[in-house]
Amino acid sequence: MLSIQGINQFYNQSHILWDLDLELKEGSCSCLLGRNGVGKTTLLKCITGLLPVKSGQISLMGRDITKLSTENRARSGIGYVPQGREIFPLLTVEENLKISLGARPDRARQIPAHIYELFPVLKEMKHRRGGDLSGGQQQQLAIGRALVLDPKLLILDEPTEGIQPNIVRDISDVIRKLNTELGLTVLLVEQKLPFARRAAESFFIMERGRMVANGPMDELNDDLIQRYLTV
Ligand SMILES: Nc1ncnc2c1ncn2[C@@H]1O[C@H](COP(=O)(O)OP(=O)(O)OP(=O)(O)O)[C@@H](O)[C@H]1O
Repeated sequence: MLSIQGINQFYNQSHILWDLDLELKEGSCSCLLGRNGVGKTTLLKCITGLLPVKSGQISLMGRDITKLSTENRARSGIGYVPQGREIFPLLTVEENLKISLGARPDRARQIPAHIYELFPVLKEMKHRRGGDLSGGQQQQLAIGRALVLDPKLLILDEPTEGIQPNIVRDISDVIRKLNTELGLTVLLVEQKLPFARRAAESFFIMERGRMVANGPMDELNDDLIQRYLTV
């Protein structure tokens, strides 16, 4: 459903992504792994359109989206939960969710009910300010906000960063649920291996801007971990 072919990306003179390919099957749940600074966030931003690619092609459900704006990619079915969550601290939970409504093709005015069903805490706290929520609640808000646009592909950048260990499991459960029950295709970046193994069924590994390994999660062996992930 997502097909990336031969993309190259630069920050000024620095060549960050090198002839990178990635294929996501519809309904898959994959984790992108790699040490700090190898280009994982950059790749996610290229998929969402926040960063332009110098060359190569990105297709979503058979449609070339390489030149589409971020907003049009969101309308085409890409939901994005950025690193650090980027919720609006002074807006209420409800206002944070409503911000995305305007980009829905059907111009719906109400927050889809299934979002509050998935995250009851957001309903309970809908009049509270985003900044008053705990890290785990803010993460649920950030995921909920991405779901307002009814995405087909959900991209999450380090969803457990800064979240209490007892909430981390809830986040992986939600991701599994979105994948298995709502049928969303999921791509997440994650540093914590136990979380990656729980949340995702397949992996991709990057090293210095290149894709160097991928496969089902049970093939993520000690050799790969030692070579590409151990610091
Ligand atoms: N805005 C920027 N301008 C210039 N260089 C950047 C910029 N953002 C990132 N880089 C560089 O691009 C490279 C890839 O960064 P990126 O954030 O994509 O890596 P990452 O794998 O997501 O790392 P992390 O796990 O630390 O988030 C790094 O060398 C980083 O220093």
